[in-house]
Amino acid sequence: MSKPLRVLVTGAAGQIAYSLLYSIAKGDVFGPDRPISLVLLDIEAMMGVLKGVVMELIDCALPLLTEIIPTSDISMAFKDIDVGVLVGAMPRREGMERKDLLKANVKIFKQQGQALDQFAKKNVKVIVVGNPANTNAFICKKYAPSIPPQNFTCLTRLDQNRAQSQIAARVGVSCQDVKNVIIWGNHSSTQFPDVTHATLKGKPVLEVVKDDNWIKNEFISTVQTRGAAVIAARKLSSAMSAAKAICDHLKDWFHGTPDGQWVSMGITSDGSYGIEKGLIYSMPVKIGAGQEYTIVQGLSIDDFARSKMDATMKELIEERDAALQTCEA
Ligand SMILES: NC(=O)C1=CN([C@@H]2O[C@H](COP(=O)(O)OP(=O)(O)OC[C@H]3O[C@@H](n4cnc5c(N)ncnc54)[C@H](O)[C@@H]3O)[C@@H](O)[C@H]2O)C=CC1
Ligand SMILES: O=C([O-])CC(=O)C(=O)O
Repeated sequence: MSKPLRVLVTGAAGQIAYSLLYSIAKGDVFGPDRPISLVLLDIEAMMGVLKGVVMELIDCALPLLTEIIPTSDISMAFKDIDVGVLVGAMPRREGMERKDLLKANVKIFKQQGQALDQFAKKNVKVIVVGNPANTNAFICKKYAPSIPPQNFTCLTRLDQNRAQSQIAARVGVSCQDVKNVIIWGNHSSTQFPDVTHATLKGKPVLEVVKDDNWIKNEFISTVQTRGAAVIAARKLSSAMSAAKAICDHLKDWFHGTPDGQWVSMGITSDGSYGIEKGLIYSMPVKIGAGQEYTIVQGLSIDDFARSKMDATMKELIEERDAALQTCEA
């Protein structure tokens, strides 16, 4: 057996974590041969609830779970971690946009960026989930200058999964038959779910669906507003599907993407596709066995796509500037 992977989950007493921790601890994400040392961070007031989560993890009797460390101490939580799953943050309620959470949440990610810089391994891999996820990841990266920018990502896989499932349902096939959907930009209602390069059982999705109007209107807006629709129905934001998407994101990052396929992650823009450098922008990436991802290059971008990609970039620039102002105040 290899050395345990030290995995931190923040917001560990919350909803998403409750759906997530079992999959991580069971070996579904990092592999059946990788022992896990699980560090669980939440705020002091949630330590009682977290105690119950720890009891349940123990009661799951999971052979790979070698250690569980519940804590509200940020320096202890980030010490020597290999992976940081940064979920802990306030969720939005009905009627809010995710960027309305910026003021409440961004300082958490400034503090956690500083903790990553000070205490984590320098090759730590970070996925930011707490909203607004792209901008929180940007701030986290900014305050952890000793860690390579490419190690900071944010979750847009839930949007990809939603898009894939909408296409599959429209045509009546399994979601695994739909490949290479792209989510461009912000995890917000300006994101651009793009099926121009996607395939369904090897054929272009656009040729199979044969309904440009549906793709450009209903499909895009359903994916863009799915989070809000779940909140309206459940009175709580997505948790089960978010946890599944976090697992998909991390599994692919650690084990690679299959040949000819790509996935979307919020990553630091290198200027590809005219996206401002340094923003955390969701893009299609291929991941090799060495856990390094590369942006898929050379995809054709028509005028419709360009305007959508620019609109979501503009929102990210505004969020970034507001976040910097809050953090520097
Ligand atoms: N990027 C994405 O695709 C998605 C993002 N989200 C976001 O994930 C976040 C968490 O959602 P839920 O688990 O449903 O919320 P929740 O309210 O059930 O749990 C959040 C937990 O974080 C804890 N927390 C707050 N501040 C903290 C801090 N400074 N350090 C550590 N823990 C802290 C809270 O005490 C709570 O236990 C929200 O911001 C939500 O909007 C939710 C779904 C999808
Ligand atoms: O919509 C929300 O606030 C939660 C979320 O990010 C999602 O479900 O995609």
